[in-house]
Amino acid sequence: MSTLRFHALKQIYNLKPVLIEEKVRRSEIFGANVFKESTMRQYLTKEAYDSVIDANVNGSKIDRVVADHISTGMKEWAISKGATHYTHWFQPLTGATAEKHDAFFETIGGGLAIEKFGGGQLVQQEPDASSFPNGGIRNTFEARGYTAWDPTSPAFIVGTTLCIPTVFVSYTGEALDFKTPLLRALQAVDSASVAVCKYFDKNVKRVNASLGWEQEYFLIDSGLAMSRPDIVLTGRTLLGHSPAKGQQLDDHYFGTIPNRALDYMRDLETECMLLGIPVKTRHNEVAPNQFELAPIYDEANLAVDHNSLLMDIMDRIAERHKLKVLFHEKPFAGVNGSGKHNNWSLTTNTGVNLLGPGKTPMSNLQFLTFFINTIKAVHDNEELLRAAIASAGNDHRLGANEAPPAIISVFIGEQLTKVLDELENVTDGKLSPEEKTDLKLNVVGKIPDVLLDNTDRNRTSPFAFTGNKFEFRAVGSQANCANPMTVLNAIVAKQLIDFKKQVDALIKKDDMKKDDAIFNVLREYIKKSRNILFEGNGYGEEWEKEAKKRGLSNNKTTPEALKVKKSDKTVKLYEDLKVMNRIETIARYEIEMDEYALRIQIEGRVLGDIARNHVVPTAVRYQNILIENVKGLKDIYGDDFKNLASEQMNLIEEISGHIESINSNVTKMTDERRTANKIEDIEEKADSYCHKVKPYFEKIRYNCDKLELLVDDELWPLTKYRELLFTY
Ligand SMILES: NC(=O)CC[C@H](N)C(=O)O
Repeated sequence: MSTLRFHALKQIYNLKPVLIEEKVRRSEIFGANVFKESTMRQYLTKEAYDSVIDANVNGSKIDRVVADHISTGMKEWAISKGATHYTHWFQPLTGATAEKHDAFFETIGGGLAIEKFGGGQLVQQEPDASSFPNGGIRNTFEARGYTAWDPTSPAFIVGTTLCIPTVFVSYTGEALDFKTPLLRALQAVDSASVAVCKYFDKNVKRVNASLGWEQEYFLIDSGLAMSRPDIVLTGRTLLGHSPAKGQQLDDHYFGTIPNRALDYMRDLETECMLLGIPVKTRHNEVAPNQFELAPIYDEANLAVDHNSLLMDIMDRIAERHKLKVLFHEKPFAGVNGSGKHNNWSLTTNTGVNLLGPGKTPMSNLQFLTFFINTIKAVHDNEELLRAAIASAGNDHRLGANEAPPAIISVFIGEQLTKVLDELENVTDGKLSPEEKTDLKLNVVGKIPDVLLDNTDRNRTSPFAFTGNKFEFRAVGSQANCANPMTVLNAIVAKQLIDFKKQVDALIKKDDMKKDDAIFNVLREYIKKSRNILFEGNGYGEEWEKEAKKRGLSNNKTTPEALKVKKSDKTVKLYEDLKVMNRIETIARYEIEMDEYALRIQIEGRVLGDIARNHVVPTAVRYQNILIENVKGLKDIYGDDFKNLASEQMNLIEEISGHIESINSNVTKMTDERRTANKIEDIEEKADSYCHKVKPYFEKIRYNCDKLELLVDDELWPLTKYRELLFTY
């Protein structure tokens, strides 16, 4: 009998639920472990407090002496909450968060010790973080990289460690993390948006990008997960026959949350509350054992930090419940994968959502300005946006099961399409007073009503307008949101800068009124961006053909999709906006290509191992049982055995056929892997892994899955889909 699988299954029956008691209201504990404004007031001098707030709001620098005061206050607060250590908390390009703890404890001679945390330690650190991906920016012999405090994201305590959100940069100043380019892109979209807002409201001083992510995930019993080497090492199942029942009945979606999952969620949400992550919704997703959680949206940098922190916390809390969280975009073939839809908008310091229609024609024109500029930005940069969501995992998800395809398009719904149709027909040049009145009353003025009725949804759309924000649905569940958010905010920033220039030129040169100029530029944008608008079924072959005609990219694999990241256009975009210099841009491209090759390499190795060392020996064992049976029948029945043993003999042959296919395909895959490993050029290597190695995965899987159906269940070593997906 296959011990690990059955042992794991048996353990589940003996599980005791983890008791979750929520004694106080969530609003009371919200942010209790965060060095938030009210806490700062308590622990900081007025000067120190003002300085953090000013850094937060206006991006001003914090004086070194003031930093000393801040660190002292922060330390006192942290120690009062039981903290013994502090760490700079950052997001290197591995995709995971990084931390290196230091004790507050310090000796001062004479056998004495104190707790110490100086301003220097708060502001900057030099961790020996030489092993993180850097795309050749740093050589290990001069491995110095440093972390620098990001005062726009508050410090927090996890367990007994004070965590200080930081950026991670090389000694020469190049970004080595996700946060640095994000902060720069947010800065770019802020100043570009403020400049455009001035057409409508002179009081706007700041525009924040906001982000509300929706985290999908699978929750699997940890014993069962551990019994599968593929889940342990790659985060997904590389083989496994589909169960008789999957998601056909749609009975999991929005169903009653299973008790064990609910206990986990409540435990997790409590921790989120303490950490100031404003989680709000939870539900069963479409696939069995698939769930989703989403917070109230927040300023984008903070929301990105919260998501990274959440993923870490989710893993930790899951251990307590003997569960394993699968963040992979497609952990199970044949059922829905997981996304992390990024809901994005822009909000002014005066409290106006720039992607929400307003109450007056003028505020609606402002809405349309940002709405159409965003569409134009996506149109001009669709390939880069596709690259922003590219990963080995997401390749499996895109194009099916309510995930968008690899072709980027924008969905705006029927009503707004009509509005754009009307705007496309405005007069070229100055508008007559009648036309303007008509536009204001009947087109721009009608928008709020239009949107109230706009309940359209399109689950196959990668980038959909949903009433007061855009939902970037293509983002994968494992992704760090900083990547797509950097791209989106950067391209919109660039677009708004161009828009401002064009409008100003019309006002100046053609002596147009401001709103005439805006209408004129928007009209041209609508004409130019038509190709990106798509309302239909994103899965159909027709759309692929149509998209090709429209000149839209359809980069189905990660290596194809990533190539645009090193194009001159991308390099220039980032350089112009000061989001990344050429070195940083190219380094990232190489890191992602390399990561892709490594992930496929690992999957290939694991699959080869499972197929040869788990599946084939089990099949042989079962075949031997059959052979014994046939021999026995022959002993008893003599020549008549053939009739009685015909099924067994067929099975024996069938098993041999599958074993033969598996062995020959594993051998071929291993040879291709060896060839790929010798390739120096990272682009060629990734291509080789994608087109030469990966195609064997399906072939090997096919025969293994067939064997799963033939071999005695008692012998099968790998926990089956029905057990992984339906056991709680
Ligand atoms: N109901 C949904 O929105 C499903 C989304 C889907 N799981 C995805 O991959 O994006």
